[in-house]
This record gives sequence, structure tokens and C-alpha cells, in this order.
Amino acid sequence: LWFHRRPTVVEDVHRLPGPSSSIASWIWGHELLVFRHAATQMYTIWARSFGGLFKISGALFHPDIIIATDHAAVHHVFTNSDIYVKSPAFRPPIDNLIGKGLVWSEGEDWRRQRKVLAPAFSTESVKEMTYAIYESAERLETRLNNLLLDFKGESSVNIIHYISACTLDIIGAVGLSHSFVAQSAHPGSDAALISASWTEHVNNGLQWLGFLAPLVVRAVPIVTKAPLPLMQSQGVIKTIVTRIGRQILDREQATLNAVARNQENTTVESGKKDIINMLLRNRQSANPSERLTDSQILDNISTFTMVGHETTAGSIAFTLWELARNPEYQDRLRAEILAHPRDMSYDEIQKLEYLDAVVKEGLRMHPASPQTERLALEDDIIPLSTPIPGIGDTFRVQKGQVIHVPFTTMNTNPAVWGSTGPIFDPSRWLETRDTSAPPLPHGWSGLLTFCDGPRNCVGWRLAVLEFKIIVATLIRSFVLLDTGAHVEEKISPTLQPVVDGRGGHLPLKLKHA
Ligand code: HEM
Repeated sequence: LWFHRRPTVVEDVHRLPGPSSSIASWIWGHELLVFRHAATQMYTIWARSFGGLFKISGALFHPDIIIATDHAAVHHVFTNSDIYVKSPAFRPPIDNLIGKGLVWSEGEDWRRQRKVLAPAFSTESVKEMTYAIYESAERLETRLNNLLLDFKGESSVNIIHYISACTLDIIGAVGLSHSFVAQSAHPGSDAALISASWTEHVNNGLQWLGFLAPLVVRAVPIVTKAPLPLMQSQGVIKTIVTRIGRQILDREQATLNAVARNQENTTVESGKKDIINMLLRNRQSANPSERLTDSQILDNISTFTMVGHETTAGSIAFTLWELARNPEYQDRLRAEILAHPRDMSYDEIQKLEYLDAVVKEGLRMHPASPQTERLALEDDIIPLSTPIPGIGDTFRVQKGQVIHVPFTTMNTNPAVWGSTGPIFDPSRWLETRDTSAPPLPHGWSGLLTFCDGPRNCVGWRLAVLEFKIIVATLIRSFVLLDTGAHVEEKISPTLQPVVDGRGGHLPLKLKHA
């Protein structure tokens, strides 16, 4: 019943500016225009004209949607995660894709899962992952080296394909005690199946159905049970990953039981704090009300397998593409990396200033999740950083209001980042920010890339470390060259490169450094 609005409560949405109704379709509102353009492109254009809060008309007669980029408003929405929940329209597709794990859950259910899993991503836990990340990054390097040998020193590759195999191996190794062997000469069949189903899912999402499906789900939730191709390919990924999850869980539980039989009083407490061990520990919890069900455990294995690798792979691929298009930045980064030994410790890597700047710039310009969506469960008053003429410095919303937050629009806003905001330039991170410059939004490094508030990205430390190690390993060994291909950025369901209509495709030329 979330879409039923109470007409008696005062709301300000109707007083907001927004794009003209003349460019909206009577049935699709402004949402079709948004879908047809590059990720967040229309929101970026409109935010420049209409400011930090504006409205667009919704598809299928849905009430007006608010687009928020005002810092205080966005911070308020993300901080109050009990009032502003993820849109119900996206819960059935998330369930179909990765299950009812941490990304999907809300309220008490979410709080319990987050408490169980957060320790797997503390600084201490992530530091311990450093060596395994190097190992996978070096395997990626060897794989690309072999390719160059086969192609006499220069080759064009779909870089995202190689990186996502690497990040799948990483999440298996550091989180799940599982080897996907995604990077071997004969990739494990599971890894190949995951990759093929994901590519199919991405490409379905770019089609008309990719636009239609969530809107129809928003209007008629029961439709998720319908045999639409989009829904079916989602089911395939979950089926494969759940089967693997069951194997991992049974094996790890058996190992644990065997150890416990041999050593009295041994519990999983003594093991490392990775994802699988945190889930096993929870099974032993003395308090039954804290325990997750077996299906929640499996759904979290599938959640972390998918969001733990595709997201990072996409952002890394786009950052490498930026380096290929900007050889001077690439040379500067290589010079810094070559001045340091391979296999630096976690603390040593953090000291590489230009690497840090390149990674932040890649995450600023190409966030894996370019936008998010929230639904107000209650009437509320939202504070504003910039007052809206005729409304003031607070804004009233009604229960049922849908709010979109375009992260990329906020991350590149010239009013905050200066006129070079929309341009990739790592050196901005090396300059001390002028004290008179407008403040950056709340969030990691002043970016919305990892969201903000209690439901921020639980895996951000791992993502940043993987990012640094993979970029450093590749730039040490290879020169990246632009192929000249026209690369579009689309959302399906994460940020995707699209070349000649093919999603998940980002060609780069490689040669030895
Ligand atoms: C560059 C890489 C990544 C980016 C940009 C990213 C971004 C995000 C964002 C924006 C959200 C919030 C989504 C929303 O509320 O709509 C999120 C949530 C989440 N991310 Fe990431 N992520 C990345 C990598 C990872 C990795 C490596 C993992 C795990 C290994 C991970 C696990 C999660 C989980 C489980 C959530 C849900 C957290 C919750 O609701 O409590 N992410 N991520």
C-alpha cells in the first residue's frame, strides 16, 4: 500500500521546479528520457537548471518523483534509514538476482545481518586480505602478459571481462574460502556461468524490458512472478551462486565440526573474521533471536559474491579507460609505482599519493552505482543546505514519496567541485581545498560513491584496496591505449560500459610498459 498517498498532509513537492511537461510522455513521464540517456545525464543537466531539489513526472501515472542533490537533504535521507527505505520496486528484482541478503533487507532484519557481517570489513580484517588480493592481481597480470605474447606485443581486450574474473577470484579468496578459478586458462565452469549470465542480465537491462520491468513492478508488484526474460536471467545467477554457497557452507561447517571434535571447546571464534566465518559464528550464537536462517546465510553468500565483484570491476575498468585517454596521468602514476617495490604492505600502499588520487578520481567520476532511490515511510520535514525560493530552508514530504539521488551528479557538480568538476583530473586530490570553496557533501572523501549513513557500502574498504592493488599491478606492467571506441555509460543494474550497443564491453589496447 506504499503508493497510496494521504491527501490531507501538506507537501511541498508540487511547488518544486522541474523539466517541462512538454518533454514528458503521457505514459512514461520523464522517466523514459532518463533511461534513454547516459547514466544520470538528464539529472545532471536538470540539476544545473533547477537546483538541489526538483521534480520529474513518473511513468505509469506514478506521482511526481523528487531528485535530490542538496547536501543537507541527501544526508538527512541517508541518515534516517528507518524512514527512507530502498524503493519496494527494486526489492523483487534484487531478491531474484541475489536473494534476501544485506542489500535487500530492511529494519530489524537488516540490522541483524549488518551486525553479523560488518566485522568482516573492518580495517583490521581488510588488512589481512592484502596478500590474497596481490595474488589475484598478479594472476591477472600473467593472463594479460600471455595474451600479449600470443598477439606479438599489442592487443585489444575487453578489459572489464578480465578484471571481473580477477575480482571474482578475490571475493572468493578473501571472503568465502572458495576458489572460483575464474582466471585459469580453463576457467571453472561456475565462474564462466556466472560471467555469461551476468552479461546476459546486463544486456537485457539495457533493452526496453530493462526500463519497463521495474516500473511495472512498482505499479503491480506481483508481476515479478511473470515469465519475463529479464526476470528469468536474474533467477539463473541466483541459482548458480546459491548452489555454490551451499557447497561452501557445508564444507566449512564440516571442517569446523571436525576441528571441534578433536579439540574440545574450539569454536569458530578462533577463526578469521571473513564473510563465511562470520556467518558460521552466527550459527553458533547463544541467542537464537540473533541467528540468521539458513536461507539468509545462503542469500548473503550470493549477495557478496555478486556485489563484491561486479561493482569494483566496473569502476576499475572505467578508471583504466580514463588513464588510456590521458597518457600524462598514466605516465605520472607509473613513475610513482615504479619507485616502489612490488607487494607493498597495506600501510605502504596507502602512502602512494598519486595512486590514491587516481583511485578517488575514478570513484568520483564512475561510481559503480551511479544513483539510488528511496521511499519515505512517514511524512517528514527535510532540512536543506540551500533554501528554495517560495519554500524556505526545510521541505515537507508525504509518506510514499519516492526520491532519487544521482551520485554522479553530486560527485561532479561544478558548484561544488569547480568548473573542472565533470572532467577526470586526479591532481584535484593533491591540492589543498580552498577554505572559501563550497563544502563537499557528507560521505567517504566527500563523495557519494559509497552512499552515506547506516546503509553505506559495507565493503568500501575492500573495494578501495582492490582498486589500488589492481590498478598499480597493471600500470606497472602495461601501457594502456585508447581504442577510440565510443563508450557510453549506462546503468544495468550497475554502471556499465556500452560500445556499439553491447553492454559490459570496454575495449582497451595494451602493450608492455
Ligand atoms: C567500487 C566498488 C563499490 C561501490 C562503488 C559500491 C557502492 C555501494 C553503494 C552506493 C551502496 C548503497 C546502495 C544503495 O543504498 O542503494 C552499496 C551497498 C552495499 N555494498 Fe557496495 N560498492 C562497491 C563494492 C562493494 C564490495 C567490494 C562489497 C563487498 C565485498 C560491497 C557490498 C555492499 C553491500 C553488502 C551493500 C549493502 C549494505 C547495506 O545495505 O547495509 N560493495 N555499495
